[in-house]
Amino acid sequence: MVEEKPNKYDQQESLPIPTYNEAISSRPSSSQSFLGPSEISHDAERQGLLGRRQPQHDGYHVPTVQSARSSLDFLPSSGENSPRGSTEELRREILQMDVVEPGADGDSRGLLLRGNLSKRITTLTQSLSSINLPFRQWLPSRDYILDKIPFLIRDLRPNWIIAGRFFALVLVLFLAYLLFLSDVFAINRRQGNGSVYYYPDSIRNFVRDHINETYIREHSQYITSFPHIAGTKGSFVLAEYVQDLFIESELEEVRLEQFDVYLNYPKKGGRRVAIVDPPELTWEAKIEEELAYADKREQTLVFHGHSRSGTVKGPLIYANYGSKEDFKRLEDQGISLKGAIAIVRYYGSQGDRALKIKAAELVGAVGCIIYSDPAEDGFERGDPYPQGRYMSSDGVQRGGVSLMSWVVGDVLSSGFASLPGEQRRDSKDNNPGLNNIPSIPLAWRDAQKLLQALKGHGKKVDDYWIGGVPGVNQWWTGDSKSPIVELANEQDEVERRPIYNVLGKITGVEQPEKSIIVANHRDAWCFGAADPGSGTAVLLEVVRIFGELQKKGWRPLRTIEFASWDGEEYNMIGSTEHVEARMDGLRSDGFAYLNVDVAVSGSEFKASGSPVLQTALLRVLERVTDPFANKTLRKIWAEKGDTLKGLGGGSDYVAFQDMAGTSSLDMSFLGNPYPYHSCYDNFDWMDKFGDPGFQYHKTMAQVWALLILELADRELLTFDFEVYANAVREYVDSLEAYAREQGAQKKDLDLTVLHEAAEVFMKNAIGFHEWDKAWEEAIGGGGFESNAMAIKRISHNTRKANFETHLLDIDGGLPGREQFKHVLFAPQAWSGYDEAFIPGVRDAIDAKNFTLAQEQAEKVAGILSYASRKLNH
Ligand SMILES: CC(=O)N[C@@H](CC(=O)O)C(=O)N[C@@H](CCC(=O)O)C(=O)O
Repeated sequence: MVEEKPNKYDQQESLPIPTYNEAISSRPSSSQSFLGPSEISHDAERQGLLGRRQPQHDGYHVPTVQSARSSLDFLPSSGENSPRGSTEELRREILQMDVVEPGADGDSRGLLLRGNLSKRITTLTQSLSSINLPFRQWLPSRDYILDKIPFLIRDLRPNWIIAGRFFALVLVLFLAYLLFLSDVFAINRRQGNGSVYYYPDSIRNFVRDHINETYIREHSQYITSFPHIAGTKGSFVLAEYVQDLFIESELEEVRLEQFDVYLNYPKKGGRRVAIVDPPELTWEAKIEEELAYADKREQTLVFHGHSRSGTVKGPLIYANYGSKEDFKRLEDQGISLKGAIAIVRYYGSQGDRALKIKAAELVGAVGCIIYSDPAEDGFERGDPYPQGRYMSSDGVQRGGVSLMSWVVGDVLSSGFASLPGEQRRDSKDNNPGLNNIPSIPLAWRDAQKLLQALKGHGKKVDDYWIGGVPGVNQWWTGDSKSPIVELANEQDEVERRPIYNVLGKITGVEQPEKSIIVANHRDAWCFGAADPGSGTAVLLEVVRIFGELQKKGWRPLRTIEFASWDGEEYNMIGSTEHVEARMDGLRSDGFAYLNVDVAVSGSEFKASGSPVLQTALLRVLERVTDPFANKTLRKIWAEKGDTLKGLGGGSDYVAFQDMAGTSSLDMSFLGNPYPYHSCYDNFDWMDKFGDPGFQYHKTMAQVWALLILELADRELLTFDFEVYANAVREYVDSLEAYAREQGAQKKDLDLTVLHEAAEVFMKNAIGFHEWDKAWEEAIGGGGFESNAMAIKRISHNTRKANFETHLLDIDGGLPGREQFKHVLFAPQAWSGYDEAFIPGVRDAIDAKNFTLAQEQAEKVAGILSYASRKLNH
């Protein structure tokens, strides 16, 4: 028997889900009351990374580059130069949409009017029924009054006039009560707050048909015209640009949200990779990329975000992809890494660059170089930029090297928000989120010399260790007698650097407190056309479309929040601090989180997310056509046998899904490798190779916008628990197989409790959706929804969204990485981009601690069973 564990968010849903019969008897239920430092070098300044002195916001200064405001002026916000014509034309088209108002003709007009009247009645009565007087407990109960009436009449006998008046009052109240029950005074919920009712389908068609790729392309052009690393002038200028566009679209409560966080920046003369011994081999790496643009515009220096500062020296040793297994292989060959500088290639069996460095550190290396091998992303795959889409010989992949699967967000404020003025701060020393040895990324042009210098040292490598760097005719591991390499990585480390998220919203009319959060990050390692500019440009177009709708009086049922995060490239800081700052609110009211990071780097639609959102996604993919294949995305998805993948790490959904329990989805059009995190990921690359014509940008905007409508504007929230329960069965099956592979026998680890909990979940999921089916049959096709039914539907929706909050182990978290609270999903501890299902058990299996694995299995089973039962009780 597993222990089921209530949590403090239970109070959100005191209303039991009624049977269908209960629901359609429009009697108000008694349970309706639920409604009721830091030194900054001149070098860094010269690069424009840190802003100027005479600071505003601790270093920020009104930007001197083209201001966001003037940049708006050149945007065709009037739409005049757009192929779709003017904004006026768009407005006319909106006006022509099917507004459900008196004015329709023939029979349908009568129907509409009747529908409107009854719907009007619904809202009023719903509002009435939701009124919960604060002093109610002090009023006499109905039974008490009825009991007292005979005595009151006797006591008041001498004054028949008073008694008559009292009787009349009771009669009037009774009549009013009858009218409430009859739904006569309802009004359409969508017409509350002055909103205008449009047929949801006409809204969907409008949104899909009016995304404008010309606008997206123009945003992309501006966004990529200067580098914009987190905490720098560039990212701030872009924050203003986004903010102005949010305001122009008349989003509500548009604002910048500041956090003061730990960031590092390279010093111009502070980095060095050189062979310093033997003298005949001395050589110095160029390190920097060539200039990406002929106009010699400023571009970001080469470095690793959150890398350790310092200068180290040691013999060079090649360790393939830098996985733990690769270092083990070296050890097995008698090659010690103690005091060595490891050189490893990107990608492969260890996809997470931070963990390559950690693995090197753990075997005693003093520094780590990570280079881009042409076999992975360069000329061996196809023409390099500027002839083709792949990484060039001088192209470098920058990137964060904080340990995102261990600590997320600002590594000096794990578990709390780095709000300005927050006094608490964790230490940089022995910080579980940081590596302790310096590292640097290199282009293969530089790595070539290092790899050549290893010839004759250590052992010839196994075939699968051979990379694609030309001119290295023999690949050797190196050993303690290898040439000595110096790695210098002196940087500016700023403990409280301001970063800015941009926020804005459209308030929903039915459940204004419940939010669908829609976001992308804005900071980039350099110009960032794909990562993340493609997502930012698409977000701005999505905001424009919703702005157009809202200017015409449309309002969603639930609130839509838009956000542009800063600091994603440094351990997803902006989004994580935002979540940490409003954790309770999100756990209660965050319905869904829709993330797009790289919107487009190719043409294959990919999505990962909570299985609860799969049905909503597939419905949308059914409505959107691939721009070139003349097939719906759904058809292509099915033909390729594609599936919704699990959420690991690597983008801004992590804090939402794994800490706040807000069901999340991440989407992208992906393709072959590209100059990821290089200054060659720029507008020219996107325009020529990534997405000529910006058609996939447009398609992503369509998918994103329709998904927002699916979740914010369907009366029944599109959450599918049967799909989820099926997925959980699979997670448990594969965990069982994994446990056995790792040597845990049934006597060591018995996962029966998890199998049982998965079945409890399935049973409850099926029961739960009976209500959706009944509602669809009775009302979904245009039937009349009574007040009581509407209230119960709303409660049903809230119940759906609360499910994942109930899957959080709020007071615990994963042993050893407690920021992660979700019992079903987390990034894999040793493969940060990949997902771990039931991570508490998996981590313990990996540590060969089967006692802990058993405890975790029982805990997860308890939490899952409780959450499943809460669906229906
Ligand atoms: C998986 C991946 O490559 N993620 C991208 C962006 C995306 O396509 O989703 C990414 O670059 N993420 C950053 C996150 C940095 C961090 O956590 O420190 C990365 O460098 O991997």
